[in-house]
Amino acid sequence: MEIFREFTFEAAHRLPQVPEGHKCARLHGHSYRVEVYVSGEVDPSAGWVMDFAELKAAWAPLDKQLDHYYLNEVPGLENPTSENLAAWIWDRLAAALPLSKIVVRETCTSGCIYRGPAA
Ligand SMILES: Nc1nc2c(c(=O)[nH]1)N=C([C@H](O)[C@H](O)COP(=O)(O)OP(=O)(O)OP(=O)(O)O)CN2
Ligand SMILES: [Zn+2]
Repeated sequence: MEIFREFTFEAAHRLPQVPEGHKCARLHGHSYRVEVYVSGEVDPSAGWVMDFAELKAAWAPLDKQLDHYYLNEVPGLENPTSENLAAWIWDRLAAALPLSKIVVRETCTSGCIYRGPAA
């Protein structure tokens, strides 16, 4: 079974690799929404895959690095697209959680889904 928890943070960024004149080369910000999915068997005694609180605890150090920061200055996020941010999050949570999917939403209508590095 798969469970998830949603997190939000506010951050500024610009995209340094876009073509000249692209609006996203300019400094701007987003209210990012991130969904962290984990999968596993339901423990018959507890009745859950894992406590949602474990997802919250694993996310906390990342929030400290992302919330109200200029993402381009965060090590590893020099080109802070949704795709790169999703992979950055995966890389930092994978040791602590049995991840199955990371969803990053930059706006109400745009985002990306990352299911981890190809095997
Ligand atoms: N594949 C990607 N494309 C774009 C990304 C990205 O991370 N991955 N990022 C951006 C910008 O960050 C932009 O701020 C968000 O894009 P967009 O949805 O185009 O923004 P708007 O809400 O302004 O959309 P409009 O429909 O043009 O109003 C761009 N592309
Ligand atoms: Zn943007």
